[in-house]
Amino acid sequence: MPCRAKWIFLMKMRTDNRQYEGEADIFSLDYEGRGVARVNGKALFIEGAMPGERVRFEIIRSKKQFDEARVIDIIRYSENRVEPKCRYFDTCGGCLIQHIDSTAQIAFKQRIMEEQLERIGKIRPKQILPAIYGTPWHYRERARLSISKDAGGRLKIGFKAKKSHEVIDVDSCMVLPAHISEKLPKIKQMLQSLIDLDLLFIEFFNSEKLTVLNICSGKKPPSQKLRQLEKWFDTIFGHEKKQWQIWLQARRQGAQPFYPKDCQPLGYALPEFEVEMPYKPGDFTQINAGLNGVMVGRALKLLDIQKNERIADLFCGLGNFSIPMAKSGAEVVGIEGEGSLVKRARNNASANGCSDRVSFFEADLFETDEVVVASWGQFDKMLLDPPRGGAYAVVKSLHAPYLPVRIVYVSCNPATFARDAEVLVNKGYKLKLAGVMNMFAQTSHVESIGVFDLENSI
Ligand SMILES: C[S@@+](CC[C@H](N)C(=O)[O-])C[C@H]1O[C@@H](n2cnc3c(N)ncnc32)[C@H](O)[C@@H]1O
Ligand code: SF4
Repeated sequence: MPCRAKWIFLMKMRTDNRQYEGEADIFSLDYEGRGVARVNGKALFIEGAMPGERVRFEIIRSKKQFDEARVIDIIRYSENRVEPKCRYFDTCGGCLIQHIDSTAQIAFKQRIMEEQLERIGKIRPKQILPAIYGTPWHYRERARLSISKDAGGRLKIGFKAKKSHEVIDVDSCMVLPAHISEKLPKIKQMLQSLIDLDLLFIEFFNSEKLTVLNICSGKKPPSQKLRQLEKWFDTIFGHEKKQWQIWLQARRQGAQPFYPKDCQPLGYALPEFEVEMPYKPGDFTQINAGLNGVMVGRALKLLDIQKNERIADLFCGLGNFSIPMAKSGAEVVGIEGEGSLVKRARNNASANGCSDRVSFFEADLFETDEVVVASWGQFDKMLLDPPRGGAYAVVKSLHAPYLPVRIVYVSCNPATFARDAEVLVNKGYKLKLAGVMNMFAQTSHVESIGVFDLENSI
């Protein structure tokens, strides 16, 4: 069905119980991938609408500051609207913006970053960096798929529905690597025989030489089920079986390798720095391995590392940035809240022959204060790569004489990035460069990078 006809058909199906209808011009996209409009002075977030379009909408929720709505008809189409490629897009919450052309997605994400910086941080970067992006499909090297049962006891495996906990049962997924997507129906058949083990979720971890399927269940599989699972494995993976491995995980416990035992370890490479990073299922790794290499390269270039500079890598995980920094001649201190990642980072530094230049410590960086900052000593430069909550405690506690001359901030949430940027600017930093990295194509996630230079410390 052509794009326009399909929209009208879908919208007609959704028009029961309308509360209020109107028309609006969409001027922007919000962080949930909804079109943003203003009607009678009030902000309106419209599901399914995109910038440049005029749509007829119906209100689904009305709040004091804003209304939420969905499209019931598109009056003027954007030239950036495309037919969603995945047949589950209308219901699956894994992707929110497949209806927007991949190149336009990047431009919209850049606009979101700039808007948040301006609105929350009251800052404009001096210069916008060209966006980093990779292949828009089959890029997800790590994914967790939920499991539930339908009324007839048949397994459902997939991501959660949009704005709901319902599991959308899928037989393919266009953001997973193709060899994983095509095995989903057979994996589902195999798991159907384990249904009485109270299956919770499955995960995939993909690397160049190995793909791990981790199965998490509420009950421990009895030995007869384990034997059955081994047989299934040989049937499903056939001649590819050297590339696959099953891990098993009990509720609230770590995953353990199950079958076959003798496999290459999971790992990713950063060829520009001659670095190999082994990891295990459950470790934090960047989801888009291809773009990760480009991001690390860009971050290090922006840090402009000079030999023997002392550099902090905060929220360092398994050393994704710290180890390339050490290999580039810096003296690096990596700090991370997850003890298992700190251990992995130390092992990875030894494996890459740079443990004399990098040390790793475990600490809760959300508890950073001025005393903690002083205990770290002076750093020439700093890399921040926090989770969605940002690095507020760290930036708030930085003070002279412990202010690095340059901070490179990698962010997965433009709102906390903007909030923290304002704190840094108030401490005498200038946001010299900022740009987006489309790590999560088809989703509304905005990953950004910013360079802050100390101009006048106060
Ligand atoms: C976006 S990841 C970045 C990891 C690493 N830089 C990388 O590129 O793989 C954020 C990291 O922050 C860590 N983290 C989360 N909360 C933390 C906290 N309160 N204190 C320290 N580290 C924390 C997570 O364990 C995770 O490794
Ligand atoms: S996450 Fe996968 S199944 Fe869901 S909409 Fe995206 S491509 Fe389709």
